Amino acid sequence: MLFLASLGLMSATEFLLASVVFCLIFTTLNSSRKRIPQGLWELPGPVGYPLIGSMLEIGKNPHLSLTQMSKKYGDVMKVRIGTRPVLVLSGLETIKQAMVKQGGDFMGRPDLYSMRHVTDGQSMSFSTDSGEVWAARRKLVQNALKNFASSPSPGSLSSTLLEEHVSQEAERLVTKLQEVMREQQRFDPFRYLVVSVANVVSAMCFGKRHSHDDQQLLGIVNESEQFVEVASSGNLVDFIPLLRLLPGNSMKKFKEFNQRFTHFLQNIVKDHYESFSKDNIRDITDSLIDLSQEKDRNTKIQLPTEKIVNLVNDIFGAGFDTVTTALSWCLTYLVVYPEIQKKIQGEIDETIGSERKPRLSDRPLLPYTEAFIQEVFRHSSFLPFTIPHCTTRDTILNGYFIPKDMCVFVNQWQVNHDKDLWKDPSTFKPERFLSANGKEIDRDECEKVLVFGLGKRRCVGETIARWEVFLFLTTLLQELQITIQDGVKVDMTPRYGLTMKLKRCEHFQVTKRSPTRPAE
Ligand code: HEM
Repeated sequence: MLFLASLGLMSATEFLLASVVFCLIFTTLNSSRKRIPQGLWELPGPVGYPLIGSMLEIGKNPHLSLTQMSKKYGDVMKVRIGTRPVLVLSGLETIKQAMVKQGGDFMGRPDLYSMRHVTDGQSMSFSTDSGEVWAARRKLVQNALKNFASSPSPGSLSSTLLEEHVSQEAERLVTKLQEVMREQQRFDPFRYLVVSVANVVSAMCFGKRHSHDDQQLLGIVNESEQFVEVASSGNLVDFIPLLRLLPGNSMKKFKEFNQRFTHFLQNIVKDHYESFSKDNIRDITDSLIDLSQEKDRNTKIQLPTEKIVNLVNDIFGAGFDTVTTALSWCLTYLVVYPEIQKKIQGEIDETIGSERKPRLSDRPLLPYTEAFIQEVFRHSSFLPFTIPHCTTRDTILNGYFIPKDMCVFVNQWQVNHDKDLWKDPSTFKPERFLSANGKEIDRDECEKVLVFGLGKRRCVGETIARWEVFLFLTTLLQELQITIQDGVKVDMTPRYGLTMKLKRCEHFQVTKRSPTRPAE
């Protein structure tokens, strides 16, 4: 301001007035700060600028800048974004302490502008509710996933319903990619993976699948970037209200995406209501409708109908984008490291051969493949932060006082690249997850990877997600060689978001492979 005044861009009166406003804002902010109880420390962190806080230092890649800042300020740090203080947690032990041992204190979700638009503010995963209603809804989601994914698949060779759905979709994907190769000689993997993965979750939720050319489904699932960019930790629109007024911001697309997504699912739910029969529960939507109609449900808490039925939005939404992103990263690492692809294929050929399809029960027999998937999760850290949390009461962490309702970012990327936990964290090396003899998975090392969150809000779809990634990957690699067109360099720089994606690349290719002979 002094600079503007000295340039003559601001009169002395305007300068004085602006200074008074700044002082007033600072005094108000200071006086509204909670007193720190004796014996506890105040949270450390950068001071930041008035009104914008540390927005400039945080920049476009908060997972990287906040990791850097945590080296200076520690695992429990406070940064201001706009005028709002945010607690940033790093370090595996600190995060375990907060999310698991003090889980109740850190299980809330903050009231963020963007989150109010997800499922009209009714989302189980994103809304501010973390009390009895949230707990009852989370239980319903867990039961629904158990019944329609993990339960045995009657009349089929598959062990579970999920195995059956994924095996079928993966086979169709193999056929589709070969067809696309014949017609176009190259393809963008995200475009096809997203439909296959959405079909798996659609089979569980709605008992139906869609073709790879279904424009309505494509219009939704192919544009999930519009969701994950805005629903990320540190989106400035959530912290600086003025930015919501700027034309052309991604918030408009986000709102439209949410409306289209809700509308798409509402139509399917409406069809389900019309054909619903209590004696024939076809899928998750039917089972949720059934639960919502049970008057004498033997539960502690009665949930309104819409709070039960719209849980299908949480399941479908969480179920397609995350797994598609995971698989896209897997395919990209496979073309960047062809020798790793060869090793996985060797393991598949030796253990499964080519006469039968991969099954879930093969997982323990394919340790290198498992180690590869785990390394993709760690190295890409494509979910760099969990969904934002907030404190549910005043609490203490590592000797620091943390007030109630404080927004909390959990930096998973930092844990997965922490030099204290990993040797050469920036090197992509699946072997780090194998035992010394290379024949088993090292469970302790796997436990250190943070990608599904921890504690009370830990991902409810983790088992399903791990199954899906394993089965899709092994089915594709059993049958196909995946490469990138000659001369094309893959850009591995992710685009920051709730899930981080790679730039779309239309230069992937596949060829049908003949299995290698097992080593004598
Ligand atoms: C590789 C795939 C996946 C990853 C990396 C992943 C990761 C995560 C993470 C980090 C969270 C937030 C945890 C927190 O806030 O502390 C979460 C929440 C959630 N996930 Fe997943 N997820 C995946 C797949 C799935 C699938 C397949 C489903 C369901 C079919 C699912 C359902 C959910 C739900 C409902 C929540 C919200 C839980 C709550 O707020 O209580 N996820 N997931």
